[in-house]
Amino acid sequence: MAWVWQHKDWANFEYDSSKLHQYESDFLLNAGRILGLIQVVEQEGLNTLKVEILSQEALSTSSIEGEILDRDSVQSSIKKHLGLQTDFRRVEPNVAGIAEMMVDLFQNYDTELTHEMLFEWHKMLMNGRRDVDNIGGYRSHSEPMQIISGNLSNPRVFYEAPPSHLVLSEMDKFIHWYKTQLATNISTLAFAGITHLYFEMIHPFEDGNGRIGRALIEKAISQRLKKPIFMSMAKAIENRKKAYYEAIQNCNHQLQIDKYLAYFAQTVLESQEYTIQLIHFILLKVKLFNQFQTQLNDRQIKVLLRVFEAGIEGFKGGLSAKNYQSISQTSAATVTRDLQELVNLGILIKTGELKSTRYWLNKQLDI
Ligand SMILES: Nc1ncnc2c1ncn2[C@@H]1O[C@H](COP(=O)(O)OP(=O)(O)OP(=O)(O)O)[C@@H](O)[C@H]1O
Repeated sequence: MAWVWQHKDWANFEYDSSKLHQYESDFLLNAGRILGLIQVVEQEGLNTLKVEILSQEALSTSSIEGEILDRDSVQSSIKKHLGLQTDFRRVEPNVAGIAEMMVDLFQNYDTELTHEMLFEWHKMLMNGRRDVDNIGGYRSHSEPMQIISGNLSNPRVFYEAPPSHLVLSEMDKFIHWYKTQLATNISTLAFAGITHLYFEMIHPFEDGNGRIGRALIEKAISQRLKKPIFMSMAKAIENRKKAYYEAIQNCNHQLQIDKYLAYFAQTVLESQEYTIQLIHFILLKVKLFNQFQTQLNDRQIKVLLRVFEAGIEGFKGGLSAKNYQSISQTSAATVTRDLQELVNLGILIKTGELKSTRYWLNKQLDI
């Protein structure tokens, strides 16, 4: 069966725009909610939000293909590129690269899409890589560019992208399509969704196509809304990875993409939900310290800051008395008293008993 790029109507993707109407209005509503929430976050909270979202995106977009990065190093590198105070730790080249790309995506979202811009991202992403021939350029190898299943004993070719000698002309057409569509009234979800799919179908680089293609989703949405968006698309994709691969795979041979766009729209909405939760989480931190600062001792403040640092999902398995003791370096009796006070104030919620007792941040705290 022919690949989609061999189709005579390539790359006129077909879809029923009426199926996107409801998604599009929910999307715009959420985008408005997010902007509204951001207005009430003070400068420090806004910096925290940027660091959180961009770090999470760097971690998730890398982990989608199994590259697990160290969260603290990613955060430190993101802070450095945002010009914020850092702990000056040394970070691995791949971490520095993805952090630089995420910050560039966010800060320079409105830069025109060009080959050179994509090459710059590729250079950032491939920072320190010795196994890639063409860094900062499209692939030129003569072997076919294939997406193969991870099963080494029984490999299966899911997709074969256009041969390398066609990549430049395909990318010319892709960039032209992007610029033309940006100026039309195509729905934002269709525009961003097709941008990602179209790019993945060309697969122009030797490596990094997934990560650059996901960054393009956020660029497309930001350019369309004329604002850098706070969203966690890679995080949402990572949560349902199988659905992501299936949705793309469904388009390997055909130009009809209704199914893919429905998947894409749902995932954008999920990513917005996550962003809204994250903003509430950051607002909770600011309000909690404003309200309780004078009632908390230094140990409690230290532990709570550590809990907030662990992010919205918190400590894996909840905070234990042992965690509290190792962070605050105090006696067991003091730990018990401190924790009980935090529960009494409504800041922490206690679950379990004896050795399985755990403490969780009360996200519903009414302040
Ligand atoms: N069947 C498919 N056809 C076309 N593209 C696909 C298909 N399945 C997955 N993809 C895309 O290809 C990406 C992998 O390509 P590549 O390995 O070049 O990118 P990467 O950025 O190095 O990987 P990554 O997502 O591997 O970190 C996936 O993340 C996904 O976006």
